Amino acid sequence: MIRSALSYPSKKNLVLQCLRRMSSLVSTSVSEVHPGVAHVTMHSPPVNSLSLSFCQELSQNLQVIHKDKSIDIILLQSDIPGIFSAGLDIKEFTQPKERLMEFWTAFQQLYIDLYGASQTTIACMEGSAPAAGCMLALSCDYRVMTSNTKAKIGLNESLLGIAAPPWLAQQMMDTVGSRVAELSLWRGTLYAPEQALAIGLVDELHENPRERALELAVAEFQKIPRQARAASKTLTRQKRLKHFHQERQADLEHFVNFITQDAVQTQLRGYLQQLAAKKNKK
Ligand SMILES: CC/C=C\C/C=C\C/C=C\CC/C=C/CC(=O)SCCNC(=O)CCNC(=O)[C@H](O)C(C)(C)COP(=O)(O)OP(=O)(O)OC[C@H]1O[C@@H](n2cnc3c(N)ncnc32)[C@H](O)[C@@H]1OP(=O)(O)O
Repeated sequence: MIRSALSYPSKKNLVLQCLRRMSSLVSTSVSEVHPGVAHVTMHSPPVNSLSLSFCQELSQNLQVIHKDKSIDIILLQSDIPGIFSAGLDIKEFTQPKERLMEFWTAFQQLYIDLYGASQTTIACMEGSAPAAGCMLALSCDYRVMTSNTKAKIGLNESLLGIAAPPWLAQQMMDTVGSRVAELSLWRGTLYAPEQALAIGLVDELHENPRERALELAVAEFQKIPRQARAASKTLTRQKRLKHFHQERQADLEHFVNFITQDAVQTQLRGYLQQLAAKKNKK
């Protein structure tokens, strides 16, 4: 089943590349909604959790867009009501070591492809974005979140018995400041939209984030010369990305060593049971 309404008028090469990918991949779609502005839409029910294949697919689509010089703004969104992304697929954490390594490598690559995108990126969050869902948003240049109070955003890893990787913790510190990040990391705080706005975790609330993001893209961001936007991103992100590349292998080893500990595995299984029990109660 292909979800995509793929339309790239006058961009035949990109269409072909995307279609080739889309024939075997089903969780994201790409469409140009305005000249120069592309939607990347996540659709991996029930909650857009980032499995190995989903991370790889999202990365591949971003890489295709990166090569298309006619696209200068990416709007990242979900078409699952109430959900932006539930973060990493927790079931991946219980897989054998080789798969864990492949999984984490794909997640690292997704961070590189989104945080390192030369295009201007806007996260349109119509629903919750815990943990790595929050990472997707933090990797964008601008975050518009729904004002619906049911939605939550933050790094809740500590509640699963794990911790965010250092580079994700760093993104949080860069965005909300060290002290607020420190408190929210060990408490695993998930913020309601008004709270997220108050600490600077998101930039705007809107009842229709997609509409607002497109308006921002066209009426504001595209007025700033593209090369100036890209160069400004380089100024603020290059150092972090360079460090990340240097530490990438160590980060992978650290993840595998951490996640395969018996105590961590027990905790994660318990967390999955809690999620299932919550669902059964509904
Ligand atoms: C010095 C440093 C030291 C150590 C660090 C070293 C290395 C780093 C080590 C580890 C880092 C690991 C990083 C992790 C980042 C992550 O992203 S962890 C994932 C965290 N995510 C969550 O906690 C979200 C959990 N989900 C929810 O809260 C809710 O599901 C949500 C609000 C998203 C939606 O709620 P609702 O609409 O009510 O849906 P349900 O809860 O009913 O869920 C529907 C089904 O989806 C399943 N599900 C939900 N989330 C996940 C998930 N993240 N992964 C897999 N599956 C998920 C849920 O179980 C239901 O499944 P079912 O239909 O019952 O089969």
